[in-house]
Formats: sequence, structure tokens, C-alpha cells
Amino acid sequence: MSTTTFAFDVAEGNGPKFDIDLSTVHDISVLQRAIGQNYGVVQPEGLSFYSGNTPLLALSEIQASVGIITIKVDGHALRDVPGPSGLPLMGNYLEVFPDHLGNNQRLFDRFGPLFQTNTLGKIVCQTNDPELAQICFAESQFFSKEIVPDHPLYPIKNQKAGVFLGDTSNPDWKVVHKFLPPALGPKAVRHYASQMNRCCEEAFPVFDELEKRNKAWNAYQYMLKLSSGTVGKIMLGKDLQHFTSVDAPLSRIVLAIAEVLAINKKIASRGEWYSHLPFGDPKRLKNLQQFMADQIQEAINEAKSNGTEDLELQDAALKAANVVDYLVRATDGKGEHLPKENLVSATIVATGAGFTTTSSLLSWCLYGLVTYPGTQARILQELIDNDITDETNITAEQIDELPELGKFIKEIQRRHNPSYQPGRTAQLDMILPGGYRLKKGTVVIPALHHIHNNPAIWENTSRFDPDSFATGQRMCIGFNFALLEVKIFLCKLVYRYHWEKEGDSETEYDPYFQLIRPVNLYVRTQTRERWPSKSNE
Ligand code: HEM
Repeated sequence: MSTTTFAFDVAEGNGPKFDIDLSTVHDISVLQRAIGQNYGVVQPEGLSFYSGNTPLLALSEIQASVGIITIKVDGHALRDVPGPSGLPLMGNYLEVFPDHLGNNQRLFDRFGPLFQTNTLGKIVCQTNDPELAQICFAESQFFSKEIVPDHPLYPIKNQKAGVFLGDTSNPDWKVVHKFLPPALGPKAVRHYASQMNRCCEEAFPVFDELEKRNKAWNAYQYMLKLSSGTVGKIMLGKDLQHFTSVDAPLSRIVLAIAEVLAINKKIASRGEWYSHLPFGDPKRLKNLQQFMADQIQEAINEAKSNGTEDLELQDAALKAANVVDYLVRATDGKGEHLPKENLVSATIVATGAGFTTTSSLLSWCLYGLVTYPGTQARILQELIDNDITDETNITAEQIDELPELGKFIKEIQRRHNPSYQPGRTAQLDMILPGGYRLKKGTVVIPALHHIHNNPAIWENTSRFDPDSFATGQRMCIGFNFALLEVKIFLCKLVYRYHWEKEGDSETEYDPYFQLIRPVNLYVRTQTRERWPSKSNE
């Protein structure tokens, strides 16, 4: 038996060196896969072989070659994930916060599609490369959602919630993921459309009153009231009374969930040591979590029900009075319910995920209406052409017929996506495309904002262009819900009002919140008295 010696090309230090008997190998792809399997190469088809500097393109050339054969990955030597060097203890904290979006962009410009930072001991990698992001999101032997101490969600990790805050490998994820998605799937969500219409209409008197008082208002604060009020009704069957007057307070449960997200971001960005303090933010976080659980338990106890009989999982959402009623009564093929120990945590997650995201997206939509010229006119014309007014009970079928609106929302999500830091954890030592070496346990964050605004992908990243959007990958179970809600609201809000931005100051995002939300966007409405005619008239 004669063997050939291979060695990975390495940027610094020595790489793995090994012998292979090539007499039984009949194809170069078999060789690539065999090496890939042994060394955790995520995409072995990217392995290439060299004798000195001469590429060996065919298996016969490799077999005939004398001496050590060098291996590169996508043309690169193996390299550690680069990143800024940082200060003792602080690491790169001051280079990343508070303007993490701007600073991370600077780091992408400097280090390329994958870089690593250390903020007060928390080490994470970030990528703006869609291919790397896809590898991270794939839930494979390489990556999984595992909320380890370096993960941004670690301070609020909760295995019982199953979704969002739990590890994929934990059995609770499977259980909750069986029960929750049917309540948020396309069929169920269509069924919530009427209620979404009514929730928006209930807000009109408040927006009218603000206009009468000639007052500009904070877009996020009112969009938070609107979206959380909607989630309150559809999820919990509870009227949160957010539009009983112009100054109606936010319900305590909404305030608690919003504060938890703000504190989590603060704790997660300050390193593991900070989360162990027995006072201050970590203590407040624990108290708030208990308060949320008590409030949600109360809402569950009080939730109206359409009956007491069990409901078959797939149709349960159409028959239940609200999502909590659904979660209590839905049964799977074996007649089993969502276990009681998951109910409260899963409901908190669905409630929180249901409004924190859509309130930001709605606010950025208002930003788009008042910032990007022509958008209001385009959407309004489409509504007129489809006979939709602010009084129409808009159905999901009608929404499907509004491409201009759809493109507007997609482009808003590209330019101003509310999501921040969905992290995935390396399940083994691996070699990523591009030759990056990654250790098991490393957290990699597909940086959604930077992927969506990566100049290598988009021709003109800063231009708002609703005609250019191509859909990206999503892994959110509430997306049907969010899109339908935001679309129904926008139809009504654009038909009824002309929107203007107050003042010329630049709109800023909140660097201290878990999601990307505008903090200082003030808007005014002008109730429309005239509308354009139909395009074909
Ligand atoms: C603009 C609206 C929304 C955006 C941008 C958004 C974004 C996301 C993202 C990025 C994730 C993945 C998180 C991660 O990987 O760590 C996610 C997961 C999730 N989303 Fe959404 N979301 C939105 C609306 C909603 C709504 C309305 C609901 C519920 C009604 C919801 C429920 C969930 C749940 C339960 C998960 C966790 C799924 C799992 O862990 O398997 N989302 N969402």
C-alpha cells in the first residue's frame, strides 16, 4: 500500500497533516468528502489541492504528484476568525457599543464577512455573508440554536418556553414547536384578520384627537400600543385598553416584557460576570420574569373560551376563542395537550415575540412613509384600485392582491429590519467556507441588518427601492401573523391619513434595546379629504 501525504495550508502555525491511501479512491469528490468528514469541513467541495503552487485539478494529477500535497479551502489557507485586538477586561466593548450597527459595519469593512469580538468576556462571531448565515441557520451537525453563556439570549434562557428561549436539543422545543405553529400558520392567521381590522379601527379616534390637538407623536410608542393591543386580544383574549384615550397607559405586562428585553440586551452586552450580580439589573430581571409569569398565568385563568372540549391541533385555532384557549384545548394525534409546565413560558414568548417585533416593523413602516418619496402615493393608488378603504374589513385574500404594499414592506424589512442577533452555536470543531477555523461552542450571529445591506449583494444598499427586493430565508413561526397584521394596519392608516415627519432631525435607533426600534421618530397625520381616482378612469 502506498500513501500520499496531505497538509492543510495554514495562515499561521501548523495545520493538520495526514496520509491517505489513494489506490481505492476513484473520484476527486470522494477524496474531498473523506477529508471533509475527518476535519469538520462544512463544504468539502471547496477543498482544492496543490503541489507547491501548482493546482492539481484531477485525481490522476494528485495520484501522480510527488511530495506533500497542500490543501486550501475555497482558495484560502486555514485561518482563525479575525477581529479587533481589544483592551484588557473590556475587550472590544468600546469598539462595538453603543452604536453596534454602525460599528459592526465598520468591522465588516475592516475584517471581511466573518469577525469575532469580545465584549467584557463574551465572545461572539458575526457574519454578513448569506451563505455562512444559511449554514448557521440550517440546524445540522455543524450548528444548532444552543443558548450557551456567550449567546445573546443567555440571561433570559428558558427551556420550558421551548421556542425562542430554549435549545433545539431540549425536548421542550419539540413539544412546544408542535403546538404553537398551527396557531400562527397561514390558515389560522387568516382567521384573525377581522380582529386585526377592528384593533386598528379602535386606534383611529386617538390618532384623530392627536391631529385635532395639532400634536406630533412618537411613532414607536403608539405602534407599541397598537401591536401589543392586538396581541393582547388575539393571544390572550384580553383588552389592554390602549386606545381609550390619547394618554391611556401601556398595560403592565407590555411594559414588563419591553423592560426585560432592554435589561437582557444590557446584561448580555456586559459579559457573564455582570449577570451574577445579586442586585441591580440581574435582580430586576428576575423580579420582572416572575411578574410576567404571574400576569400571564392570570390572563390564562381569565381567558375567554368557546367551550371546554378538546380541539384537534390543525383546526383548533379556527375554533378557539384566542391563542391561549387554543393552547389549553388543542390535542395532538395521541390526544395529548401542551404540558402545563410549558404553557405559561410559551405564552409569554408568543406574546412578547408577537408585539416587540411588529411594533418596531410598524414604526419603520411609518418612517418609510414619511421619508421615502412617493411611497404613500403608490400604496394609496393600489388601495383605490382595489376598492379598499379605511372601513373595509380587509381579508387575507385582498391583502394577497396588493403587490405594491408587499414590496414596500419587504424593502422596509431589508433597510430597517427589527431583528437583532439570532445566534447559533458550533456543535463541533469545524472549517467554514473561506477556510475559517471555528471551535465547538463558538456562537455565530448572522447579522441580519448587515446581510440585508451588504454591498457585495445589493447594488445600492442605501437606496430605498421597493422594486429590487428578493426574499431571504426566515425562521420565524409568527411571520404570517406579523405580515398580515402590518399589511392590514398600513392599508387603513394610509387610506385614512397623509403622514408627515416632524422636524428634520435624523431618526436614530435605540442602541439599548434587544430589537432595532426608532427612538426619536415623531409623526403627524392629516386626515385625507380627497383621494385619487382609479388608475383606469
Ligand atoms: C416583524 C415581525 C417579526 C420579526 C422580524 C421576527 C423575527 C424573528 C426571528 C429573527 C426569529 C429567530 C430568532 C432566533 O433565531 O434567535 C424569530 C423566531 C420566532 N418568532 Fe418571530 N418575528 C416577527 C414576528 C413574530 C410574531 C408576530 C410572532 C408570534 C405571534 C413571532 C413568534 C416567534 C417565535 C415563537 C419564534 C421562535 C421559534 C423557535 O424558537 O423555534 N414572531 N422571529
